[in-house]
Amino acid sequence: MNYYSLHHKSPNTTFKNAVVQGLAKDRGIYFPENITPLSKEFIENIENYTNHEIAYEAIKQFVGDEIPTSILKEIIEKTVSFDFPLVTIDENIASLELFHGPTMAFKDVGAKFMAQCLEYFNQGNEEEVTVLVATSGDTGGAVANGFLGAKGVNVVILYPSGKVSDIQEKQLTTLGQNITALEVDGVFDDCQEMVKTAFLDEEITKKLTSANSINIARWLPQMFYFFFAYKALKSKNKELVFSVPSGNFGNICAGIMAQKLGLPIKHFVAATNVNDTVPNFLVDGVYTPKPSKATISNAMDVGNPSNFIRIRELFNNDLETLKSAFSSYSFTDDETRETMKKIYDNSGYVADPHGAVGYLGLKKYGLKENEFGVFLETAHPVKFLDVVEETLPVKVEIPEQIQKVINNKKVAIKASSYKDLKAYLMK
Ligand SMILES: N[C@@H](CCOP(=O)(O)O)C(=O)O
Repeated sequence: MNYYSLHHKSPNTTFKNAVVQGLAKDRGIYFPENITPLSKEFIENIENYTNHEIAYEAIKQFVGDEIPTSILKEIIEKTVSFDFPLVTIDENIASLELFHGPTMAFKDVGAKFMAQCLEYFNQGNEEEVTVLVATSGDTGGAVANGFLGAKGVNVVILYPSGKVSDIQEKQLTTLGQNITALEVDGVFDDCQEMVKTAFLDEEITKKLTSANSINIARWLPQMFYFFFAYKALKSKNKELVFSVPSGNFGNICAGIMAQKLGLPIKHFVAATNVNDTVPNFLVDGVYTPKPSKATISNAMDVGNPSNFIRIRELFNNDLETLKSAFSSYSFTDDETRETMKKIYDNSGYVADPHGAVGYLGLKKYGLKENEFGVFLETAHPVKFLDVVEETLPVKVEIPEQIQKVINNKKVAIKASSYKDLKAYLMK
């Protein structure tokens, strides 16, 4: 499979090159040349397949013959190694919990998949690869964990100082080995911009790639969740509406890819916090990125979502077509807290702030009688311990995955501008 840059000024390239480069030379993100729907028979009989088989069917055309089948299957087995349960919230809504992996956020799947692809492509190569990643909270920990000890790979994580939760910070600053954290005086968009600038800087001779969802190997495996949820809910015979808490819009974009592959999904809701660039775009058709604002759902504090350009491409850059299958609404922190309380009072379910925004998205959309709504629980409530315990009358137990890092010592290098990142990379 070949990929083209969405800035259309770089040559098309292979899966391997797109993974190894992360971003095209023209600063565009990569997009597959073709998307071939899976067979109707496969979709209609999906309940007869294991999650590993489903993931393989979903991803194989995007990898092509660049990774042998047996190795791709092994990569999938190591990636899809935990559960993705659906928890009923009320008669027509369920929470799809994506947080049962090693860092308790949905990013674990893409991070592990990409780390293994990169290790495969890097075999026998003397030159080390530096993976740059910007995080507003969850990507950093997942990438640190997924790439820890990967041969020939060094990871540099940029995160906005004071704008990630304490547990998220521990996850990305305490592992050591081939993982380095840079604590940036700025917001997530500054971190993302610094990463993109480094790619174009010809003075940096290190081989760079990205482990944000701009990288196709981080982005595409996120399709799997939608297939797994469909398999679990198929017997309900209802039309599915997914509400995805959205920051960099990679997850919802992967859901739309799953729909393009033939998964019968009725509608997508991109639920955001007050970082409302996309909801505003749907109203007036003008895309105006803004500096991100800090909220209690910090992993979504993104003012210029990298993947929205892919979503527009999936709808042929036509606003009306996009609006027929996709809505986007924004919610304040007060609304988020109120909703956490409401969900808890009505069902006893402890939603994290991101999940609560997802739930609000379904409510605002207004499910019709024959529809069933799924909101994605993108991270475990423990990752937002203070907010959850301040808002709900609960004491959150600290799971084993978090116990492992919680008392470790933070090690981070301060960075106030691109100059500091460059100096670090040129060392
Ligand atoms: N929500 C993210 C921001 C980066 O998103 P990504 O999916 O492109 O890595 C985070 O938690 O860091």
